[in-house]
Amino acid sequence: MSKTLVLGGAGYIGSVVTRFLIEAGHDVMVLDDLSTGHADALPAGVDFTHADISAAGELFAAQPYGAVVHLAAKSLVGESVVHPSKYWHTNVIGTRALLDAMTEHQVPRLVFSSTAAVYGEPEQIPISEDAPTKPTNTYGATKLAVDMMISGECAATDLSAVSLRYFNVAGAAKGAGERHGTETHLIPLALDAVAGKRDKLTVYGDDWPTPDGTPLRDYVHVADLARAHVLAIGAAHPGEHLICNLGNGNGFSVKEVVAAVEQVTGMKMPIAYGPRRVGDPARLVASAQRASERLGWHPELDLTTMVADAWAFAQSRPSATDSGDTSL
Ligand SMILES: NC(=O)c1ccc[n+]([C@@H]2O[C@H](COP(=O)([O-])OP(=O)(O)OC[C@H]3O[C@@H](n4cnc5c(N)ncnc54)[C@H](O)[C@@H]3O)[C@@H](O)[C@H]2O)c1
Ligand SMILES: O=c1ccn([C@@H]2O[C@H](COP(=O)(O)OP(=O)(O)O[C@H]3O[C@H](CO)[C@@H](O)[C@H](O)[C@H]3O)[C@@H](O)[C@H]2O)c(=O)[nH]1
Repeated sequence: MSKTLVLGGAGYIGSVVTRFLIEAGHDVMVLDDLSTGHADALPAGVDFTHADISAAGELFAAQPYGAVVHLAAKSLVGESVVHPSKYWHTNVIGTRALLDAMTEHQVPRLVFSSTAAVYGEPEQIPISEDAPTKPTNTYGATKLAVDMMISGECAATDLSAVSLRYFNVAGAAKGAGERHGTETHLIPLALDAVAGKRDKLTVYGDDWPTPDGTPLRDYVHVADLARAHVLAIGAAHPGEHLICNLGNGNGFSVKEVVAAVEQVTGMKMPIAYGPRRVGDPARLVASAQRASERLGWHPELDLTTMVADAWAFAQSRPSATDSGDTSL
């Protein structure tokens, strides 16, 4: 049986995806440099290589691989604006080396973690995969560049590739959850604030052109997302690059997320209102129609479940986040 390589499998989403792949019967090898991931997030007993993505070719030379699930990336929007070189090197040059190694060793299938950040400020809601791609930061630009590289590779070879454009991923599943060293995401920061592990949650602006003045995002449960990866392996024809948005199709404002956190925890959130965060769009809501048609994927878990699962995971740890900079 050929193996499935999960790049970035020690990270938040990768550690959940790895568990779902193993349960679906895949023989998984995880490769991760642990730059933002955690060795103890890996499921017990999984094969693990501690290395940079550029080392994937050595694994392909050693035994046959049927698929690669590529989640390894630098993914902090603010940091990408301050340190663009790190993002182009890891996300684009690293993935170029991976694609070359896959072609050399004839690895036939790829699933890639793309992002809603490739769309920038959308002209229309919900956002379909055919919407204009105008990223507003280096992170989104590097992910779009990789999507374009993958399209070229599929056209030139028989590679079957699926790019999954995640919207806002949240929640925890199968004992794995969000533990970013530098945490910028709303739900874990809100959970730490409500639990008194941070003094407050700063809401980045309440003067947005939205119903309650705070930005709308499409939150998707990490378990629903992980299921999509299992479905995506083999969903594209040889030579096809299939691109699918993954979201619930519903927008929730920051204030609505705060209300959900207060409802789930039964505690009052200490809040301060700050200025808008640079590069934040007002609304990001997915059309996931293509994922439904091509992957047979339908998200099942709602915002309350995401918050409740993230809360249960956070309570199992000393802190949902560290005390690092949240504005990156
Ligand atoms: N979290 C979200 O809401 C979200 C939304 C859209 C897209 N994404 C994408 O999903 C993927 C996973 O995100 P996450 O939130 O789990 O992040 P994460 O930082 O927790 O996971 C990324 C993993 O990749 C590893 N890694 C990074 N650079 C590497 C390298 N050069 N070689 C080997 N391993 C490397 C890290 O150690 C980490 O384990 C990323 O590609 C990200 O861009 C995330
Ligand atoms: O302390 C905080 C943190 C966030 N927010 C707001 O909460 C919303 C969600 O922010 P966050 O959780 O940081 O996610 P996004 O900035 O929407 O970005 C995530 O979702 C995108 C897709 O929608 C992905 O491309 C990115 O990789 C991923 O980080 C935004 O309106 C932020 O302004 C606050 O008000 N205060």
